[in-house]
Amino acid sequence: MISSERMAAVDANAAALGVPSKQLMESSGNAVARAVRSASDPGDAVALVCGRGNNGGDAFVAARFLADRDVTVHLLGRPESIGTAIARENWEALHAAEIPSETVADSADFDLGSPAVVVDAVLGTGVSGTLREPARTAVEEINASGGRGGESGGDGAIVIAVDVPSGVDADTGEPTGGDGAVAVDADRVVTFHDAKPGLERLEADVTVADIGIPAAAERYTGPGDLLGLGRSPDSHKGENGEVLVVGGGPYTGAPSLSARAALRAGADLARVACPASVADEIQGYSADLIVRPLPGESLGPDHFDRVAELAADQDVVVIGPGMGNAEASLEFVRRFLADFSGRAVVDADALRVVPEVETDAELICTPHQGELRGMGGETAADPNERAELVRAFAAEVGHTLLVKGRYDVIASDDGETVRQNRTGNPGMTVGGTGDVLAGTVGALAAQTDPRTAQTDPRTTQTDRNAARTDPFQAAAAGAYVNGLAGDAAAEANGHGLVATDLIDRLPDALYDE
Ligand SMILES: NC(=O)C1=CN([C@@H]2O[C@H](COP(=O)(O)OP(=O)(O)OC[C@H]3O[C@@H](n4cnc5c(N)ncnc54)[C@H](O)[C@@H]3O)[C@@H](O)[C@H]2O)[C@@H](O)CC1
Ligand SMILES: [K+]
Repeated sequence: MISSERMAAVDANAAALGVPSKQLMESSGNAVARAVRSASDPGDAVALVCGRGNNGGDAFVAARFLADRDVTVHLLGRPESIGTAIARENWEALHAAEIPSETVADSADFDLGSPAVVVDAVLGTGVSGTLREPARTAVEEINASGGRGGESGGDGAIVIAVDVPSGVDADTGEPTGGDGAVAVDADRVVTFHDAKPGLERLEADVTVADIGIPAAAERYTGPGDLLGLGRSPDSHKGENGEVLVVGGGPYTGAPSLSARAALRAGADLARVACPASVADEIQGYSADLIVRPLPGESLGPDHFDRVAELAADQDVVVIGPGMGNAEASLEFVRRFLADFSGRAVVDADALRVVPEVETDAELICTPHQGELRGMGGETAADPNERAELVRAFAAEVGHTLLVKGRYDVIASDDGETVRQNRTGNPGMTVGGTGDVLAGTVGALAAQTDPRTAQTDPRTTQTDRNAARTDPFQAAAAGAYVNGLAGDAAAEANGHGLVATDLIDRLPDALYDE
């Protein structure tokens, strides 16, 4: 089962793996033609009703595979306004092949005739809102032509929908125009790659066609995992997230790297709460950070009130970098997490405390293999076996996990979703790259999800967490871009790369795909 959003991501990942959308469209069109053939006889009239997006494009391809049927392609709108290059190329190929086609400039002129099969390729997953003309009339004509919803009471044409009946939301099965709005009532649906939750709720007979998307496009992170992380062009300071790094004491580099990575990964503000003994040093590394000194030389339970107060207005807290493993510092982390209900990235020595603590917080834990074992998790040499162990352990602890390794493994807090990341290189075993990753994930998890940004004022912490990027997506995207930045750094510096090299390359990795 796959959502439309994930489908778009997998499509982009497939393209990055050398299987571009045009190739997938060829397979989709072929699958639609197979369904048409099984529903008709040679010589039968087949009407393909096509919109100007890729859903229509699938049907342009299908027409080429139906040489022994009496095919007519109806394009809704002008050919010049076909929206994508691959659909346009397939429209042109149709002409070159002399396949009969007509363009429907005015919906009033739309005449389907009385074909044996109608292919509904008006709209696929790209639909939003109430159907506009000429799509609306076309959908009504399709419904009137036959099928269960047809005026002829089922004796008319067989209606085969491409990917999803036009006007239906593939995620919910509801009309995109709202309750009772017009949408195609299909007899059959040929959907691609995987089942869609909304299609299960329809009466139509749904088949899933394998269109050759490699399994790796789902198993591994890719550029598709960055979709939906875009910053809104009209956002103002604070909207792209404020991150508080809590750490330092025995070490000064780690919290500084995390905080600077958070800024490069798009956070508007990065603060560091650290022992006063190292505050000047951490500030000295960078003018971009806001440093909040806490009395003493290492984190301890006395700092709880102050840190809880600082954390209250943050989008994400990154806790652990460079704090060391003194018992008092671990006790501080226990108290902090037990009380916290926001969102936190937990790294380094703070990780071992996680399995002991009952918390309402949403945690993203970023252990390496050794730290995972320290938390009570298991690991394995085989990447797929490791992925399975991490998935099960994430469900057990109830938090998102990002386990670092040659292949990173990311698992959702319910253990339902697991993904691997294979960007990165052996040069990244140098100290500090994990701190960069924690800061990067913190920044991505601090962003407001553009899809929920318009919701009502969010008053509770739970509402605020829900309005942000999904923690699993933030972790998967963070692992992917951290590895890309590391690969760019290795290109420049070979195995001599250092963690600060990654930080400067994060913006390119994130935004210049
Ligand atoms: N892996 C994939 O994602 C693949 C997708 N393919 C096909 O591509 C489809 C998605 O293509 P697109 O993203 O181009 O989108 P669609 O072809 O579904 O729709 C986009 C078009 O619909 C118009 N539109 C949107 N809402 C409308 C409304 N309410 N009334 C009237 N017009 C409206 C848009 O202006 C745009 O022209 C899938 O459903 C599938 O059929 C296949 O080609 C193969 C691979
Ligand atoms: K359709």
